Amino acid sequence: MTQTILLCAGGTGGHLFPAEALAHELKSRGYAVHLATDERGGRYAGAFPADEVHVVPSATFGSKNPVAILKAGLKLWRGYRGAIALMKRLRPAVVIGFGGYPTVPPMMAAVQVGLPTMIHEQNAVMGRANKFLAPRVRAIAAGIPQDHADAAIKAKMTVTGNPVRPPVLEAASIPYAASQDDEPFRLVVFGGSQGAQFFSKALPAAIALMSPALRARLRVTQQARPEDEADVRTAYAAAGIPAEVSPFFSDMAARIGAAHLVVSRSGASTVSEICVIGRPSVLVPYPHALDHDQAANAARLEGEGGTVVAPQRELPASRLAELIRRVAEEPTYAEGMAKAAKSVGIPDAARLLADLVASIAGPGNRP
Ligand SMILES: CC(=O)N[C@H]1[C@@H](OP(=O)(O)OP(=O)(O)OC[C@H]2O[C@@H](n3ccc(=O)[nH]c3=O)[C@H](O)[C@@H]2O)O[C@H](CO)[C@@H](O)[C@@H]1O
Repeated sequence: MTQTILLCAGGTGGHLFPAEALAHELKSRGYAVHLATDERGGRYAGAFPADEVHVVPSATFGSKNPVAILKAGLKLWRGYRGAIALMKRLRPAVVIGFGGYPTVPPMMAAVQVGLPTMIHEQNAVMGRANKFLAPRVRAIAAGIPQDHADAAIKAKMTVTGNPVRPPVLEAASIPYAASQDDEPFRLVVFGGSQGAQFFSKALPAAIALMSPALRARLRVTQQARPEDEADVRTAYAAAGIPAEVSPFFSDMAARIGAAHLVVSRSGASTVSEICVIGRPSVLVPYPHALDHDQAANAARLEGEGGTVVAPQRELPASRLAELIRRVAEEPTYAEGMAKAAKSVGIPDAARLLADLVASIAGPGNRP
């Protein structure tokens, strides 16, 4: 009988996309793959190769209002009860959580029913949901070494890297070639899966400070939040710079592959993709993240000389303009960054994670 693996991931692309990459690998090994996600997760699950998608209600205690807390508690309880029934019906060989509060009800249900469980943490600093689940699950996989984790947590941890989706591996096969002299310079700007408001003003302001010669070379892809999209498009049109602007690009891996420079946030998947593909970058960590210190995600890449990490509060337009100019006008510098990034990438993370899943599923239960 075909074994079923249940992947639990919700919320943002940062949790869903590594699960999607693992799903492709598991499917190719003959497993049935199901996805448990929340209502929001559906937004990013369009290309998810799941045999079935199960929506499990979840909530966080974000408000101090007693009515809101009661509502959140009831929703969590409903999600948990539904997930218990789902686990009993599906009897998955392994249940894997990818972090974020939507994974708590299904993962707790899997623990309660006594199923083999594991979590994957994408970030250098573990998020709250995974911290809560870590002592309860059988195994922990890490996208980035967790230097600050407790010894008990480290004892059951394997560093697999962050699985990247097939289009990322395709883009990784294209070698980096720096833009020379007066050739076009392709700049890709994005802010994680949800977009970052900061870049909507920062990029046009930086570009206004550049020399006419450099501006004439620029070809821009920029993700902008829906409320900023029109302004960003207008700014580029006024500057006479060819730019594609959208709230979300579904072909982002190919765009990173074609980029001479990436300017982005340093969410875990973003950093992993930049490394696997091997492109120069300027990373601006999200300053208000509750769970993740995004700067920590980029620390190893920065240490190898593969990126410049620029905290948002220390990034006036003049500095951003200079960081972009250097990559555009110094091809040897750009090529060194691309090479250093590639040296940090883990292209076979999906395979390593699937090996771990298979070892937990047990020898008697192979598909
Ligand atoms: C604000 C916040 O809490 N962010 C967290 C969230 O980030 P977030 O959801 O932004 O996730 P990541 O930066 O890890 O990944 C973004 C993903 O979206 C893709 N992409 C982006 C733009 C676009 O137009 N098209 C597209 O496909 C990228 O290629 C990448 O695969 O989860 C990450 C992984 O746990 C964490 O590291 C981040 O700290």
